[in-house]
Amino acid sequence: MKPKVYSTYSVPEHVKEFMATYCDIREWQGDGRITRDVLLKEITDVEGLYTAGSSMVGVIDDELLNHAPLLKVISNVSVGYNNFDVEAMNKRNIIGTNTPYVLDETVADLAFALILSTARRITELDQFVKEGSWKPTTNYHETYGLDVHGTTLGIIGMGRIGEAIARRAKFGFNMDVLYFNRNRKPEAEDKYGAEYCDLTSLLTRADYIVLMTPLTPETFQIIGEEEFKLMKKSAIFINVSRGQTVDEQALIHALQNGEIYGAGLDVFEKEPVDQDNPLLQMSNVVTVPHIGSATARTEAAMAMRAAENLVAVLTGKEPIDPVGK
Ligand SMILES: O=CC(=O)O
Repeated sequence: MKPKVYSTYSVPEHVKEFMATYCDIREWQGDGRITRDVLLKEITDVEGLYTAGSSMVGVIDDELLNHAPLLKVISNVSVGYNNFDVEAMNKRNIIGTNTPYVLDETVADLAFALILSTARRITELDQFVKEGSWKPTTNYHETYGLDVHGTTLGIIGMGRIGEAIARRAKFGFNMDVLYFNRNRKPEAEDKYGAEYCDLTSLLTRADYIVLMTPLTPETFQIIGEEEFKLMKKSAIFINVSRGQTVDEQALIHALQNGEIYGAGLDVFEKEPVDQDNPLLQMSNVVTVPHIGSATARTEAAMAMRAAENLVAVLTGKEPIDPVGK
């Protein structure tokens, strides 16, 4: 009998075909996202869980794992794995996996899309044109934005995605690159002329600040009131990591008080973001719905990589991307 696997979302056909050779897969097929209650019932007989960070399910913790006595592997279709309670998984010898590498360039593209659209006010001015506000009498000063080329970029979290952003900055936009990271990356310094500095120095010197660090207890709200105060009034803040790496109230306050110029946000404290969140009322804030890796090609590659990780464990092999041990 093949091992049973549950997927918290609908698996692309080509991936399902591959998985079906090795396991019996059931998928969440309801409307919207699966809830925790449903997942608690669905995982009682499975050896594999195929999932991605989901605010409706919350963290995969002791309570969930107590309902899944046969579970051997949890394969995340994402690079972030802050939805894993690693201790609870390790206690039970459950292997966790993620999908690094295949999404690096796509996420770096989005970081740059947010930099450019915030600096040049693309979404605001798109609206301006479409609503018919562009008139022969339009004063062009009203449409001015900020230059990106030749400025200074500060990257907080110089992992592979951080490096892909640095490459774009250095070679595409002739920017100076500063970075703050747990450890120094001499090869990034050589390749992109990136300068390692402490957080205070990065925040005071950078024109663009990109937060790209994974969410961990150490990076929870790494950017808050004090940090926004250190930034230039002309600084643009970009978050493509996780909403909880920023104190969102402090971000709102900084924007409302002109402490920074604007923000480009892929992630929020609560997702989907509440419609009455003040960030959604600000014309100098560009928002997208957590789409860092969301291109058809990259999502397909991530889905397959996650399936390979899952099947590896279920067939007694080492997964390509184990995390959290
Ligand atoms: O947010 C997306 C990911 O972690 O892959």
